[in-house]
Amino acid sequence: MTRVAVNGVTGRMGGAVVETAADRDVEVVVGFATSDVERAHGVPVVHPEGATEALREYDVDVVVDFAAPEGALTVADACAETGVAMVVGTTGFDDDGLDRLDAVSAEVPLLKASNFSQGIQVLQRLVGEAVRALDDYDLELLESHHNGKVDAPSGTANSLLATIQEERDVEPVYGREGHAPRDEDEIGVFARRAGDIRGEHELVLAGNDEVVTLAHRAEDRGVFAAGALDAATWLVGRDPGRYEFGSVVDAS
Ligand SMILES: NC(=O)C1=CN([C@@H]2O[C@H](COP(=O)(O)OP(=O)(O)OC[C@H]3O[C@@H](n4cnc5c(N)ncnc54)[C@H](OP(=O)(O)O)[C@@H]3O)[C@@H](O)[C@H]2O)C=CC1
Ligand SMILES: O=C(O)C1=N[C@H](C(=O)O)C[C@H](O)C1
Repeated sequence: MTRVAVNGVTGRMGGAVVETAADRDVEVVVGFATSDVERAHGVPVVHPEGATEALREYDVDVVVDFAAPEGALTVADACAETGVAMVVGTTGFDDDGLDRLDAVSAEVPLLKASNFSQGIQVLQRLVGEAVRALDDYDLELLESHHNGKVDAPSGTANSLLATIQEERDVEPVYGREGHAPRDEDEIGVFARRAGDIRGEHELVLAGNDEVVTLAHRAEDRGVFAAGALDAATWLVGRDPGRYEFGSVVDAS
């Protein structure tokens, strides 16, 4: 049975991972969070500063991380020190943070994805294809999330934007305002935050008197938790390096 530690165990996704793990051949043996609580969802909670000792003490195979960038990096360093694999779901890293994750992946297997749903993997491919085929259509990217989300645009929107920019040289305009027509080489990027929306992403392609929309809506956090746990069991035992969630989906 794969022994998992959950970083961010007291959070929305932490709870979803523990719940989803209960139906699988994995055991969540410890969790990390900065809150001063002994247990969350029945799992013992350790402060991230104590992660190195805890990974050894609980004989952890893999960390599943849905926390905040600073906490993810602290635990990533602990993984590098102890040789434990890491699945990173946290979004909102700056360039320094991404470099630090790269350094960790020289020591242990590390798989980072901004979205662990299978549908988003397909959407990424469809977006690339549509932007390639409709190469002069206006592009607008929209995402909606719950009111507790702290990073904007979402990690997924940034990944979709990167896919689009591989096909076309578009300049993002975030939350457009003012008095000027759009430029043909810009892409509007919009983030909405309301209620408990689990995660919605949409690309609009408009031109030639027609509109194409490519959209995905997550309906339950269990979708992300399941994908991350799939990634975790897939990752254990692999060589150090960076891995992609697409490989996990392709293998299933
Ligand atoms: N890749 C994907 O598929 C998905 C990614 N996400 C991402 O996962 C992350 C978490 O989302 P969500 O669960 O909604 O957020 P929450 O705010 O609900 O939870 C965040 C968790 O991280 C903990 N945390 C905060 N700071 C630290 C720290 N320094 N060290 C360790 N833990 C810390 C918090 O606990 P405490 O305050 O007690 O420390 C809490 O348990 C976000 O970056 C989000 O974008 C979300 C869904 C899917
Ligand atoms: O914070 C969330 O909830 C989500 N975050 C991820 C992101 O930033 O893309 C993935 C998903 O959309 C939910």
